[in-house]
Amino acid sequence: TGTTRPIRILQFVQRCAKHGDALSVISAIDSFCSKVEWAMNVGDKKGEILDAIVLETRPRWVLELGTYCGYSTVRIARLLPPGARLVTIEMNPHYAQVAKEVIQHAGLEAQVELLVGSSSILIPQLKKKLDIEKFDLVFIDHWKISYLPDTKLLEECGLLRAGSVLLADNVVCPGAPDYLHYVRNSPQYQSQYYQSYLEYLQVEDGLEKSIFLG
Ligand SMILES: O=C(NC/C=C/[C@H]1O[C@@H](n2cnc(C(F)(F)F)c2)[C@H](O)[C@@H]1O)c1cc([N+](=O)[O-])cc(O)c1O
Ligand SMILES: [Mg+2]
Repeated sequence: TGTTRPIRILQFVQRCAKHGDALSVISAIDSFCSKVEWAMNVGDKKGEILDAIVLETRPRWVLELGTYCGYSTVRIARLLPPGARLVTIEMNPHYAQVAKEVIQHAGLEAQVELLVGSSSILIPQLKKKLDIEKFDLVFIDHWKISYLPDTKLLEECGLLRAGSVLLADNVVCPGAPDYLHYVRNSPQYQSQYYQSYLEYLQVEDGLEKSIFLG
């Protein structure tokens, strides 16, 4: 019974990244996952697109579906204005524990609310649990078959407003065809594809940015 990949990523961060320095945590994970062990982080190339969209959106409330080791959590949280909050949902308790320690190493625990559980249960509880009105930005990077049902759940729970931005990872590889068809054909969304590459590989992938029109 050895360690797990997330544990090995965390150990590398704790050994090589400077405590309180989010950029060093991000580059440590990218270095480990490009040279030692691949892992499903959004990565450095798609990460630059994610950064640009966070900065242009200037969100007060962000939701992330799929924390995993906390790589994109740190990428997003480091760019938030004071007072803004990132709620991230992870259903695997082991991954959530690793992510908690990665986020702490980056010194960003004050900006992040990490919830452990399933989206179908947690999303309907968000308004009362966290006194949230609406999300300004949603980063979707969990199970690809859950992208569409969870987007519909966010609509039904009144957690999106006119102008809310959905940003979905992996719309090419592994792909989320039903989600892509929905946001590209629904009159309620203005959708745009950002071509890039699958993390740490020379394979096409991309992000889809979809603005909810209300
Ligand atoms: O499968 C991929 N990602 C799945 C990601 C899954 C992650 O999202 C969590 N989750 C599941 N439900 C919830 C919620 F929030 F609903 F509770 C959270 C899972 O526990 C896991 O940590 C993937 C695969 C590849 N690839 O190249 O194979 C590349 C990528 O970038 C990927 O994201
Ligand atoms: Mg992904």
